[in-house]
Amino acid sequence: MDRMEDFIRGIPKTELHMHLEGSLEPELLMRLGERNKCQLRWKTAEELRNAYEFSDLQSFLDLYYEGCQVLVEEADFYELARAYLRKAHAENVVRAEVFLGPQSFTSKGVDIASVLNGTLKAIDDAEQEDGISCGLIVTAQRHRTEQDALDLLEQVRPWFSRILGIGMGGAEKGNPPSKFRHFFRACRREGIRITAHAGEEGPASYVREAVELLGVDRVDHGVSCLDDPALVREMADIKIPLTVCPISNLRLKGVPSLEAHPLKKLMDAGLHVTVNSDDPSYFRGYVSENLVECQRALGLTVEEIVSLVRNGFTAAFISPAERAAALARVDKYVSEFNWSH
Ligand SMILES: Nc1ncnc2[nH]cnc12
Ligand SMILES: [Zn+2]
Repeated sequence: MDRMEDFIRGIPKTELHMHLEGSLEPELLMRLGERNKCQLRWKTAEELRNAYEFSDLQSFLDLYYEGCQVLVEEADFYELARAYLRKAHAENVVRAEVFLGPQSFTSKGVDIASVLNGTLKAIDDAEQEDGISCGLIVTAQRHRTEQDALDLLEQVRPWFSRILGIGMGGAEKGNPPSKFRHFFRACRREGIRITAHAGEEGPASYVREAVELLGVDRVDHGVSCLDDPALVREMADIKIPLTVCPISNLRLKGVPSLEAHPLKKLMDAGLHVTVNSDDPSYFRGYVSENLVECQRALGLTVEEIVSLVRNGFTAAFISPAERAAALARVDKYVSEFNWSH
């Protein structure tokens, strides 16, 4: 490991765009599949890992939803979230805001209480045992109807006090943010923070809808906004954060190489950019790998890395006191890091 990699792995950081289902490592998937007597297409974890080759978002989502079938009992959701938070703690993520989409499970008869209680218990235990701070963002699936999303909102109502926000993921093309305007208005009325995936495979107009029509607090991905310079200026002015996931974009063929990734263009346009992992197991990269590989491919400076990391804390849904403490921790780390070893 070179010193830059040490620096990136060690810096206190956030993860603001990570689907818990996408952190399901093949070994755990196979073990849960056996425990729940699921009929799986793969015999070994290695065989499954070899299937992680994608041509676009949909080809990934097909496999990702197939993997979700092994998550059935409360204990399964607990294990999934606890395993992720152990990994995150080991790479010095001190604040994680993680997505989970209950409709993948409830549509197959899994009880919403099992999904949420298992996940929330893991979040509590991780905070107690490792000191990692974590919040849960419940996501609606955009290939389903707006009424399905509204039903989800009612289902999770008993957990409102434990839910950090509501988001939206899934197949983007043909499912614009405007399809869910009543849903997001309902979330807002409840005082819930909102995010939406937009501009991953979809056009800049979807990012505009997420920002102007839904009024999201953060845009997940958002990279296609670069096709609309007026929108970029507006987003820079209002300092709306983007949770960019470079290795995800590479694996889903949004970019031909990390060298061609628009991360620096987004930063240079004055946007509030953060770097995240999306589905770290399927894309073979947690947040540190995303930062390390972007640093190498794009020649990011130490100052640029620190700026991305600081942006994560500024964009996080945390109190001003927590933010100030986290940023002070980052600054201390940066000033004390020994580059010569
Ligand atoms: N990259 C992604 N885009 C949209 N929905 C997702 N759900 C999990 N990963 C996703
Ligand atoms: Zn995502």
